Amino acid sequence: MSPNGFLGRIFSSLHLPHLGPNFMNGAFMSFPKDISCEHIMDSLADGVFTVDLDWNITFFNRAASAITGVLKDEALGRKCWEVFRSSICDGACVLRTSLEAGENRGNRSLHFVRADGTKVPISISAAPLRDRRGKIVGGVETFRDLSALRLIQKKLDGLYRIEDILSKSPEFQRILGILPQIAASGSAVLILGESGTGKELVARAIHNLSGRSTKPFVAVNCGALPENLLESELFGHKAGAFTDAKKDKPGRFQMADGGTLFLDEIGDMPLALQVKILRVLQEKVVEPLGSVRGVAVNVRVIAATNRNLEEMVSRQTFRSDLYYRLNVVRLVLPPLRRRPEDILLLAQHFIKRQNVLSGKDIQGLAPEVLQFLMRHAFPGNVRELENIIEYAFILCPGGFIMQEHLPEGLCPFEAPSPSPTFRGTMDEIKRQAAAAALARNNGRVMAACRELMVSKDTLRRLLNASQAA
Ligand SMILES: Nc1ncnc2c1ncn2[C@@H]1O[C@H](COP(=O)(O)OP(=O)(O)OP(=O)(O)O)[C@@H](O)[C@H]1O
Repeated sequence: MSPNGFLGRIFSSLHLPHLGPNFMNGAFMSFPKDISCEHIMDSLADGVFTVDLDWNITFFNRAASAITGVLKDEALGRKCWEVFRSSICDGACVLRTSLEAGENRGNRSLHFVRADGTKVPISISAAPLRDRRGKIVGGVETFRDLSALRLIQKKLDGLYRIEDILSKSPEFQRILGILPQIAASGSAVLILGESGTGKELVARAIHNLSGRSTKPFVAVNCGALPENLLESELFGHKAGAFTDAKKDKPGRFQMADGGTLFLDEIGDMPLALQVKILRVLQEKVVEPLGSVRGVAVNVRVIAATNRNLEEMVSRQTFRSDLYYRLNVVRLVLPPLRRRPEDILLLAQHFIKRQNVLSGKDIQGLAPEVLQFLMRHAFPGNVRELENIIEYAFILCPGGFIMQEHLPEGLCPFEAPSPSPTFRGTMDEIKRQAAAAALARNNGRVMAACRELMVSKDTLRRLLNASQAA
């Protein structure tokens, strides 16, 4: 295909600042003949597609396929709204307004629905596509996947919603399924689970699903402060209550008024403070240190711990009355080693986020790294996986994360028995089946290939199928 042909005209319509000024200023025109424009289009990180004047898709690059989940051959010839199902297809279509005005339109943020049903936030730009005589013959749209950027934004803002909690495990899915009812109930919630299993994430999701979502979510780590500081942190103090109390300071209960107070590591709460917490929960009044007057508070408490509270109650290191007060709704989050189907899903999610943060373009895990991670015990659960990926990004220059990019000292454990219930699109189910076969075979690639009756290349492709998307 000549650079001056159809694809060349797409290039000249595109807004591609990241390719540098020289790209469009002649460098493109002196393009080596043996490099196809299609190849360049396919190397772009942004999705690019074109339509004719009847809105039939006439070009669809590789990134467009990866972002939408629709193969090029399936997209070509279809109406653009059938492929995109975006929030503005019914009305304010950016491509349509661009064609009607005969001008470029840029950087609108919206979302579209992927083939597998997930909503993807994107920013789009559109331009008319003209023939050599300048007549409009169609339109070109470029779009960028903003999901990783949004993830970072959410992490910074702590604005986690239920759809940000990723899991394919039936056990975790069941918990996610009942979160809306739990949120609506307003009851106290006790979240149990090992460190790093997502207890705070779930607490935030409950808050954001509840009628309290416009009010504060305040988190306190009860294990991080000595008793006297924790007391003043929770209940506040009046000026002069103790030597360093120079002025009045509201406690976390007051700061969370109308919203949710998340008491993390509640099992580490000293006994003397447990009784005070119980009083606040019963009377809905806090008494700041040094004050003789109580302050009314309306707070929903969500508590979490990785300790065995029942055992603590029987040893009398945790008050039974507080335990029963908190244990109205009880959620137990499974450790990562009991949900191996989540390892790849979460790893891809963290890789996506790190790619944005680091500016790198890491495509995924090498199959042997996935095998290794499938056999790792993950005592630190999801947080540990997150840290492993962050570490690997320091050493991995690009391409796939290899064994040598992993931190030292990770120990494999006995293979978990993977969940027999696979869910998702056909591609995902195939990937889960491939990952499960690897786990069953203790990471031995050839044994997994024999079991699945596929070649080594096919296994590699199956494992990486959704990493490319
Ligand atoms: N299912 C999940 N999907 C996406 N991210 C997750 C998931 N579970 C945990 N994470 C991420 O893992 C990290 C640890 O999660 P979180 O802090 O909620 O765990 P925790 O159980 O409260 O840990 P701790 O007991 O140590 O306080 C966070 O960065 C969180 O965003």
